[in-house]
Amino acid sequence: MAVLNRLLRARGSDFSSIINRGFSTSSTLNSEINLRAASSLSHKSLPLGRIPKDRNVQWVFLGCPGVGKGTYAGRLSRLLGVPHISTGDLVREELSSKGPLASQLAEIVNHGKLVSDEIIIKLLSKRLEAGETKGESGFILDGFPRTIRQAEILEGVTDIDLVVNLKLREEALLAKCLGRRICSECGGNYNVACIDIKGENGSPGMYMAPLPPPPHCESKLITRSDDTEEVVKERFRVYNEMSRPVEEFYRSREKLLEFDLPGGIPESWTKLLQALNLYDHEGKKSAAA
Ligand SMILES: Nc1ncnc2c1ncn2[C@@H]1O[C@H](COP(=O)(O)OP(=O)(O)O)[C@@H](O)[C@H]1O
Repeated sequence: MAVLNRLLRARGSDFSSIINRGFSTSSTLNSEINLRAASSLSHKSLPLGRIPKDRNVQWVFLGCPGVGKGTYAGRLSRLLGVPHISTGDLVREELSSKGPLASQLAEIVNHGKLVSDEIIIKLLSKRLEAGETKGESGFILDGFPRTIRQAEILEGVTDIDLVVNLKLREEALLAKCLGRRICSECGGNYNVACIDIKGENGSPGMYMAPLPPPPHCESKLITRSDDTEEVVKERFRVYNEMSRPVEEFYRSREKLLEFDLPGGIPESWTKLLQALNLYDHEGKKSAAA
């Protein structure tokens, strides 16, 4: 209770305004406490791309469906030793658990819509709390925040050092979503699409090789139920409407690193490490990828 009161005082009017916009008091408070517990308290933000010396990174990955947030956030989390927390994965875990939220979530996700801020924050808080008991610190968030309200809540409870905005041409995005395959046993992500866009009228071409599964996953591949053409197009529309403004939210706070993926994983990973000033870091920990 003492923590709760301190938090209320610290958050002042900003906190009240979130509640006034319709959040249930108790769930917002729980979320705030859990998010704050999972981060180091009141650190100053760092210049873009700088790794903090005294704590683990607190980064966010933004980008359209299929851009590769999970792939690159996952690689960076192994490299930097921080948890990769994907709200999409949390939603899918909840769906497969067949818990009380499952049928409500299936209806939303399979139509390409966003889950309510309140449910997402509840799932995220639960995940952060579990991580905290295991001694986790720092994070790379993937798929959160996806609305301005989520970004405001996150900003109210902790400092985000850096927001990486991954970008890829829409024709490649659609092909990547439709080609995505997941191993139903180990959860590994693969892609059967071979993207070969020819350069035209001065715009460069792009080649992305398929990412085949290892032989032991081949017979267990499944397709996400929301990776059909109709649903993917709806997810793009929802991204543009609800999540594009989150890019501006962080741009105006000078936290946004725009990153245009130049091609497939080998090329893009190297360039991303360079953009993040992590190229040398990876040399020392090449096992991470
Ligand atoms: N932060 C969030 N807010 C609301 N809904 C979310 C959020 N994160 C994930 N979801 C739900 O989970 C689905 C899958 O998310 P994700 O795996 O991140 O997919 P995508 O490939 O569209 O980026 C989304 O379409 C949405 O329904």
